Amino acid sequence: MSGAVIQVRDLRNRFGPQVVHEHLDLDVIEGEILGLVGGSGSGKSVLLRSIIGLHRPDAGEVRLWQQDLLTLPAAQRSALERRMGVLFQSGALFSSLTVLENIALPLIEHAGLSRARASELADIKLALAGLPALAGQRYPSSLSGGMIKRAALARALALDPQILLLDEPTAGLDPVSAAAFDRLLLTLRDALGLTVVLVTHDLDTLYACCDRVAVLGQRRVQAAGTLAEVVATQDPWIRDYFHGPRGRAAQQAARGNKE
Ligand SMILES: Nc1ncnc2c1ncn2[C@@H]1O[C@H](COP(=O)(O)OP(=O)(O)OP(=O)(O)O)[C@@H](O)[C@H]1O
Repeated sequence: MSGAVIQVRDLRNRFGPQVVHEHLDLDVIEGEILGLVGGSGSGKSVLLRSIIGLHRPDAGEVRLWQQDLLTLPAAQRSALERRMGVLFQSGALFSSLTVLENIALPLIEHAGLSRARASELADIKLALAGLPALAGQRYPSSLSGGMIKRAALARALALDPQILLLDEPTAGLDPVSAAAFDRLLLTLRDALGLTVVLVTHDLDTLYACCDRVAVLGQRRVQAAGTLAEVVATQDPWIRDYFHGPRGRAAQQAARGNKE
């Protein structure tokens, strides 16, 4: 697919006897927000980990900007990996560091900045993620769920990534905070020209944010395309997912927002 910044080809992942992915292909196009959906255990997180190089697949290719991540020498590989920012499911902030220190850490460790310069930049990332400056002085345990997600987003943006990978960013948020996070993501994508891969179970997020959707099932990507294309698929799981009561409600809410 032209304009693809991530190309996954013939991916195979297994844990012991359990085959999670087989012959899985996926393209992510520059500048898009791609929603990755699928039942629990269908392998969405393992796919994200394979893309960012945290999990070595058993077979297949992961190409980032046309380069095969798995065959690159270590230095080039880590340079590529640094062009991706990741927000893990749990937020994964260090509890013994303040929010600002959490954001500054990759700038000190990977970009070699001084502590003072890293703190200045971390302040900017904090603001980008929609957090007040005072939140930077707090420890993660004292933040609300929505603030933790934003702090983790600020850290994911620390090294100015071109690709952002988010694992269930709105899980556990109340609907108002989740909708605000969706809007923030759209704003950031437009302002920073990001490409975003978003694992989600949140149908509202899919309708609000995603340009395209890829559905994982039976070890591969079963359907990928615009929401309209995927929703029209005849596959029984996809039909149940998008045409069930929650799917219909999200569709109606999205229509209401656009009117
Ligand atoms: N490190 C691991 N060791 C063994 N099995 C694993 C490991 N990581 C993932 N799995 C298994 O791989 C399968 C896919 O897991 P994954 O977390 O990718 O699913 P998921 O689609 O993200 O699920 P959910 O929507 O519930 O988060 C699961 O059956 C899981 O138990």
